[in-house]
Amino acid sequence: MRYDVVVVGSGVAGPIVARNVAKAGFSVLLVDKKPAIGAPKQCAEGLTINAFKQFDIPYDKRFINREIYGAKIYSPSGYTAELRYKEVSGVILERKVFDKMLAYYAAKAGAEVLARTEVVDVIRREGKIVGVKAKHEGEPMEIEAKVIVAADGVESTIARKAGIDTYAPPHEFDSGYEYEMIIEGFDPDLIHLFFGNEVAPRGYVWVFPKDEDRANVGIGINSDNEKTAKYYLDKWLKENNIPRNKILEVNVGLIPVGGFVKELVKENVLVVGDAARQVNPIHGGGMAEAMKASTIASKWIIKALEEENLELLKNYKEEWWKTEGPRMEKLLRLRRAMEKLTDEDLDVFVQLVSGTDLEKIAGGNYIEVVKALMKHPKVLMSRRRLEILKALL
Ligand SMILES: Cc1cc2nc3c(=O)[nH]c(=O)nc-3n(C[C@H](O)[C@H](O)[C@H](O)COP(=O)(O)OP(=O)(O)OC[C@H]3O[C@@H](n4cnc5c(N)ncnc54)[C@H](O)[C@@H]3O)c2cc1C
Repeated sequence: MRYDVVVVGSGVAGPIVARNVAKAGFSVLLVDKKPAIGAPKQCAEGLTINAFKQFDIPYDKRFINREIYGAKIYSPSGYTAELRYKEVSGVILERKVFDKMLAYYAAKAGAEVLARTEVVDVIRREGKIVGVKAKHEGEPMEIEAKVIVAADGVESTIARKAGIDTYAPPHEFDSGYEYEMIIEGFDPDLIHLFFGNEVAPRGYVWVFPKDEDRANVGIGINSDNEKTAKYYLDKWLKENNIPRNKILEVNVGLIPVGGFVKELVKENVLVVGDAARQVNPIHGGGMAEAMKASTIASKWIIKALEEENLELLKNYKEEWWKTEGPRMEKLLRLRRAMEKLTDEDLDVFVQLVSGTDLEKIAGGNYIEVVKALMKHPKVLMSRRRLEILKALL
């Protein structure tokens, strides 16, 4: 089998690359090891509304569970800050359908798609990578391609096999644990985020409504914590008198929140999405970031194939680091600052920030918010809080 491009992994990043490259007229094979693309999900399924237009994805009710109008955050002592829009600001997807439909769009654009196909290694010939070795329904197969895209998620092996340094220590990952369950008493038009060092060390508990009374209820904590994410999630449910007896799904997964792969391209191999740890370090959302990276990667793959010059692939790395890198590095700095906050600090900051401030913080435009906070007496009185904020300017 020979293609212009082979894409390993059909989550969010992979099908976007496959669709874009196929649309430009090149031959693409998109493979995924799952027997059913999209299942099981490892996600809270929250996606900003802007993604549909930005990445040319149909707003198809088949994969939209619920439209969301904002967010509410809760401090350890129960102070809240709310951001509520008049218009839909995001959606809670059904990822099992969404991922499959993304693969379908790629197939409709001309890509070939093979589920239950696990890539196990790269093929090298005379020192060059010329394709990948895979197992399709247990049978070995060799796929030759001019360009190889590693879109194989957080546990990515393909980029490493190609010689790209993707290593990060366990501390740089959050451990995620989630129930899709029946839950009542939360405004189903908002996502709900609970912070606190006893609630979710380094992370937060989320309630992402999929229905009036059904939600993804999950947690992310530092993966090197001595206790498990499940321990903290069950504790939170118990403390909030939420019965744990109507659980429809259990999902587990790692979230790479501690920094990004530097070398995004090596010769003819590109790494995108979670495999490159391109995740928003503040909230751990990776779908929109995966789509951004895939869009940039596909642009340079198409140019490289059109001009028959694989050197152009390097521009994916240049462009991502130029356009997305600075924002992501800023968010990473903010994350590291947030890790130093005590429960008392969290109480103070949640009382002081508005919903609009929250939006700026999540997007990386936090300088004005930080400057305003630094003038507040509750911050001025604490040298530590001031130091934490000052380091962000
Ligand atoms: C608990 C949890 C909650 C989350 N909540 C959100 C959220 O609400 N919003 C958000 O934006 N992000 C969220 N994320 C992050 C989000 O899920 C990821 O950032 C996103 O899925 C990344 O897309 P991707 O295509 O890079 O990787 P993935 O979606 O992980 O896709 C990788 C694909 O590669 C396949 N694969 C792996 N290895 C091979 C191989 N060797 N051969 C063939 N196929 C292979 C896998 O089967 C998989 O389908 C969450 C993550 C977790 C763990």
